[in-house]
Amino acid sequence: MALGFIKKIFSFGKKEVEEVPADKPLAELDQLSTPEQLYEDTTAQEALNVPAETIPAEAEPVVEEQDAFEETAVEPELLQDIEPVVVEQTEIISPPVDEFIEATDEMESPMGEAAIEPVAIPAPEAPAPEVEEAPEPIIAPKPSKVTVSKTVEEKQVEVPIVAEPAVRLSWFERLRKGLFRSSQQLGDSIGSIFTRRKLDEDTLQDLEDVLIQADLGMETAIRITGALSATRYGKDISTEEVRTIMAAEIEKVLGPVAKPLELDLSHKPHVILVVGVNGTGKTTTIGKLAAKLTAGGLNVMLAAGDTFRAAAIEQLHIWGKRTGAPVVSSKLGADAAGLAFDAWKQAKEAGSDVLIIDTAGRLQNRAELMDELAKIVRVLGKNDPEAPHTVLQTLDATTGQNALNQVEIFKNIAGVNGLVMTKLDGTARGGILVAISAKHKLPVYFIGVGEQVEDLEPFAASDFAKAIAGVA
Ligand SMILES: Nc1nc2c(ncn2[C@@H]2O[C@H](COP(=O)(O)OP(=O)(O)OP(=O)(O)O)[C@@H](O)[C@H]2O)c(=O)[nH]1
Repeated sequence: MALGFIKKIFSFGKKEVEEVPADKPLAELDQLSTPEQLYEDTTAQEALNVPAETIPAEAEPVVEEQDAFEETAVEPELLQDIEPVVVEQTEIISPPVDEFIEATDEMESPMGEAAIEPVAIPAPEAPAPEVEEAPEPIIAPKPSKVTVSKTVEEKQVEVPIVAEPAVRLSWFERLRKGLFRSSQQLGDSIGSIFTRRKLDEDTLQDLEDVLIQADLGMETAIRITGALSATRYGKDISTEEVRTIMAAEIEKVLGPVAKPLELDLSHKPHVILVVGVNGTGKTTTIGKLAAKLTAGGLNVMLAAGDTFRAAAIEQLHIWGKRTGAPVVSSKLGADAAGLAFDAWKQAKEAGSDVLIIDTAGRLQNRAELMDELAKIVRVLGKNDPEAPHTVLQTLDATTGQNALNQVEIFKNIAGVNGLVMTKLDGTARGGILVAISAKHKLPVYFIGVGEQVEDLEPFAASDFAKAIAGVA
């Protein structure tokens, strides 16, 4: 209902956007999205067990003026001093993407890879970040709150977003397809337990083990075996019956966290800070989300707060062009908190409804990087005491159990108040979302089941529970 509401309210508030040839940005994005190219520097993810001390301390990009953003020191005069130097859009985009990737690969990153000084892109002297395309302010009256749940394919989009596949699957079909490996593995294991066996202590114990191995978590495993035991103990039971009860119990766990993202537009801009470990899908999710919001008629501004990687800045610019959202960015290595502060001012001046801020990926066990994230949150609060209003954490479903710990730490440091689980397509570990929901009880706003713009959907507990349990 809220989707239609957005559509109605904002259908006449759309801004004109520069037409972007569909093939070029897509080709560029595809290049950027190739893991071997783009995420070489983020393979540090796999090094979750690598002690921080093995990573050279000098790998940190140094911004001399950083201290100006400490808790009590953010005064307007000081901020003038630390405003990040602008990199014009053309200077970021004009070199071929390959060069960016090369530069990024060679550049010393906060994760400790081999490094060069971040001088590949010259910094012009302009004093403040600039917005590529200032949006026309929306003149229509707006509600103070909107609920974001519109699917991209439901509305008219003026900017070509993706080439339409030959056959369009429904959302549920895509979800089922995405979770096929998770549900198949679970189904096979359940099938092997319940072939010609009554429900007894042994089968219950075997089932509990299978559910835990499927990353569903101890709490949910006990819940499912308890429900089965309560009604079917000592009786023959089919795999289908087990799956049905499992789906029902999983839905009970997921129901309370499956909430739509609500934007409080009495804050202008409503600030969404996107955080998470490297490569979990922050930038991609921002692009997908921006597409939904702009399609709903909201004025969205993006901020390239991942100031460590040229490719990340470039990737956000491409999403900005595809979605018609202006992008605020600065030079490589600039202070991310300063960039966030300036982006808020730009969004305020432009009358943006929503400001979505990208951040550099960081491992949750890198204390100094987590401190930097806390600083971004603090600095945003200088502009608007309630900002950031939404702190979204992206979680990579393929990570498995480590995601539980990631949420714990990001929640404590950055005040995460909503989750997006990405890469549920093709993983056998989709069950982790159930364990996270049971433990952290944070709203899960969206799930990602692919790299395309339409592959982000509001999280629906029933659909997810059925898909993972393999129930039709
Ligand atoms: N299969 C699949 N791939 C995804 C999904 N979401 C993101 N990706 C891919 O995951 C990779 C990393 O995505 P990014 O959005 O760049 O991740 P990030 O968190 O911004 O990365 P860093 O800036 O390095 O921290 C890209 O290749 C994306 O296309 C998803 O839901 N499914």
